[in-house]
Amino acid sequence: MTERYIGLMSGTSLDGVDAVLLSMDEQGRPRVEADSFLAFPLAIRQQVLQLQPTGPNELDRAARLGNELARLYAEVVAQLLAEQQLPPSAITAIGCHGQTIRHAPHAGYTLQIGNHALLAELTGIDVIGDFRSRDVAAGGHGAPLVPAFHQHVFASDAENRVILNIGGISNLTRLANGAAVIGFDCGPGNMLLDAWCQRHTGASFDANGSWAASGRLHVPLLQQMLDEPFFRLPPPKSTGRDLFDLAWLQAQLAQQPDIPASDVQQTLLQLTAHSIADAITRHCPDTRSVYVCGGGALNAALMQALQQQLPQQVISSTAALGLPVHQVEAAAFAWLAWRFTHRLSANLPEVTGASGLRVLGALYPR
Ligand SMILES: Nc1ncnc2c1ncn2[C@@H]1O[C@H](COP(=O)(O)OP(=O)(O)OP(=O)(O)O)[C@@H](O)[C@H]1O
Ligand SMILES: CC(=O)N[C@H]1[C@@H]2OC[C@@H](O2)[C@@H](O)[C@@H]1O[C@H](C)C(=O)O
Repeated sequence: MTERYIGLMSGTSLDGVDAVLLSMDEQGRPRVEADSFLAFPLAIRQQVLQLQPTGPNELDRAARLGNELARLYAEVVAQLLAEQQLPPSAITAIGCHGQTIRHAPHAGYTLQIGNHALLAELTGIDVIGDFRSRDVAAGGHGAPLVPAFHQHVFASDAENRVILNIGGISNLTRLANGAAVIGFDCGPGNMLLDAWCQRHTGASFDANGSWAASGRLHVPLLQQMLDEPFFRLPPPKSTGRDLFDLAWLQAQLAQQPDIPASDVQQTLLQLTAHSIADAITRHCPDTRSVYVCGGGALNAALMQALQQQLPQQVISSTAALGLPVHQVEAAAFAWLAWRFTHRLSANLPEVTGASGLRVLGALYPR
């Protein structure tokens, strides 16, 4: 019997929550039926950012914010169901990523907040969340998790592929015939670009990279930023706001003379492009086809910079493979919910570094 799942992804960009309605047939073939999006109110974005560093009363703030997030998640689910004229009973389960506020696999934890019990209460649908903790408990990074989904939907006998997600953080998956999947976080995607743009223009992101395009590359700053040790670490590796935040950028800028704000933006754009290109050149040198997803795929200047750094590669988007760029991660969490429901493992130990295959997630029954 075909089952329907809803995937909810609110990622490191803090732009909002993406939702996808995914059907899974008996052969385990996924099909996206619809998607929806709800932007985060500014207050929510600020509260998430304020929880990133340790601070007073953080347990209370995190719990209250978890409730607010659950209400937003319930709203986008209601929106999606109304658009599709489906009752909650048509959905087997929601796969909810939650909002990452800490990612510390080396300390043995990663924390995604969002009150799943409240989400089950508000929607009347089974909720599966906390997908990362079990992989971390098994010695893995708990991230990235989407490479397993990428393998399921994008692997091809005809060509080797890199699937590149450019969200707040960028991460890649290499799918090659007869070889183990490679997957890891490359570094900052849109995160620093968004933060700098917000600070200097008030806009939450630099549409099409046009502000960056008005600036000039500052080579010493770029070289200094590329010296960040994370870029040289071998996989498995993952990162987040815990490392690449505004404080990191300010520490970098403090070592340079005053640089015009638009030049910094251009240099940050080049940092994203160079760090991704380095990762592909180093770890996937023979893979020519690169398919991009995530919001960064919509940044024309960034895509141009990436192509310049990767002249041998053919860069297109996952839309060419049937999944529009904004659907991929939310679809992955719907798929993860399907894996959990059927008690199928969902991590790739070769990617996360876990000691073995694990069923990922925790269930909050409706
Ligand atoms: N037209 C555009 N021009 C430039 N950037 C864009 C455009 N549209 C979206 N973006 C960027 O994409 C971001 C959202 O991307 P996405 O939804 O993939 O992030 P996410 O899901 O939060 O990330 P992650 O993969 O880290 O979990 C925005 O914050 C913005 O930086
Ligand atoms: C800890 C965490 O939330 N990591 C996210 C983040 O956003 C992109 C990148 O960093 C990736 O590692 C991961 O998300 C995707 C969905 C993943 O697990 O594959």
